[in-house]
Amino acid sequence: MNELSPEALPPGTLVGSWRVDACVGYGTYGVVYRTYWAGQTEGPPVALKLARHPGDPRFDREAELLTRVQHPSVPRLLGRGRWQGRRKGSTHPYLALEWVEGLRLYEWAQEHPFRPYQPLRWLAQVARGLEATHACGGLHRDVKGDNVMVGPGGQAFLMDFGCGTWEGATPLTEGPLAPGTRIYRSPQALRFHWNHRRSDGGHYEATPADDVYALGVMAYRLWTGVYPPLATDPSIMGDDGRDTLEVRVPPGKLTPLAPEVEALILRMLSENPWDRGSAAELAATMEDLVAATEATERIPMRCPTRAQPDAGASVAFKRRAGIGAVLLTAAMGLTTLSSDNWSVKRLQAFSSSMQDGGTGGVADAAVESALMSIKVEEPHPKGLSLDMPKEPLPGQRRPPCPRPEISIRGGCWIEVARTSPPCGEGYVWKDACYYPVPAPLRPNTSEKP
Ligand SMILES: Nc1ncnc2c1ncn2[C@@H]1O[C@H](COP(=O)(O)OP(=O)(O)OP(=O)(O)O)[C@@H](O)[C@H]1O
Repeated sequence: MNELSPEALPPGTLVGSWRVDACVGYGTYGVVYRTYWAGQTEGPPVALKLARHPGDPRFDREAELLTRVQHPSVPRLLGRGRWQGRRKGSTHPYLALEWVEGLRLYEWAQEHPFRPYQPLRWLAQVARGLEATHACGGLHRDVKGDNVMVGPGGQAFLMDFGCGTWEGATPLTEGPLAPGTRIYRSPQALRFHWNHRRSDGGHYEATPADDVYALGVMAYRLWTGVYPPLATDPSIMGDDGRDTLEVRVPPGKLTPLAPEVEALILRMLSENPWDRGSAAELAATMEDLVAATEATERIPMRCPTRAQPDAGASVAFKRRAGIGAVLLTAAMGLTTLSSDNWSVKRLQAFSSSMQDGGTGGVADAAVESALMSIKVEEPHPKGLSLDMPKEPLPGQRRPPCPRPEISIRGGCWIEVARTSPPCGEGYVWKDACYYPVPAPLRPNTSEKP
């Protein structure tokens, strides 16, 4: 019997035909090792993704999907099998995948100087990978910056089909939404979740338009440095009757952008799924823009004098002053920048909201945010509910409250999904339970040199 843990295989361990070299990353359900074909001293590495839990059906699902999707922007499935785990009879499925040397998308953009059209090229490559996925009836369902890797040659890969599915596949998870990452969820998915938050039935059927929406979130984040606000139903209101929907700022207001690029981002983020366009259409538009931009790049370039940001300019704006400016000028044929000198390394990550949230359901994320504690002064007997206070609690976030929070009596609250009174630690309002949302910490307003 094998006594090794799937999370800690030592170098030299043989898994099927692959010999472990090193662990390179952990996902929610799997551990990824760099491995080599056993018996070979040379040759490219292979990414071996081993399930943390015995018999995890997600791995079969991912393998099935990858055998259907064959595209240069999607790592190839080279093999699959089962590794004998610790307990007798328990086997852990694994996938052997084409090795992708590189960095995750946002990290790559921060670390490397790149040509002005490069982000469009990456997005086009990801869109082509999505096109191939959708063409075989598949869905990725977790398109996000953390699942795109960019190789040294500038080739982008759409990774991690672990949340994916295809037409007719049996759902593996219960609950209104399949696994995914909250900030990338489409308006229709979030609306479905909201409408089914109190019922146990109903499962949202994702479509290619959900993947396209997520691609739009990724594009918005890539150019502006921030995520667009969570897409949710504007009809959800607090007690003040105010629509607390955080308004999405057009990306061109956050960073200089060519009108064509801004239109493209907004198209992918359209409220109506039909207005977003297919992955194939979007890829074609992006490729056309790349071609046009490459043509303008042949104009001789020189370095600009970088203007100092206004003392009063917002931190967010300062942070964004790189990539978009480069792209705008290039795409509009006004380029005077030497893009070789540019790196968005200067654009420092400034809040946790800039990171991709972990893969999880909307409810998970909501509860997670609510669990950040606010000191509740009043004692409360177990099993009873607390009455909604007349005023916000000390340290509670004040409106406007980003969705899915709502404003009640001057504070921001988050509903505990599928719970009705008694609320225990929560507060009751209109026959539902709420947690107060803590005020965000003030961002550090000084930039690193
Ligand atoms: N084909 C690959 N080539 C090289 N490295 C890879 C490959 N696939 C995954 N990795 C590395 O392993 C890490 C974990 O990947 P994995 O797909 O299991 O999970 P994840 O995307 O981080 O998390 P989750 O599945 O929970 O969303 C990645 O972040 C990446 O660094």
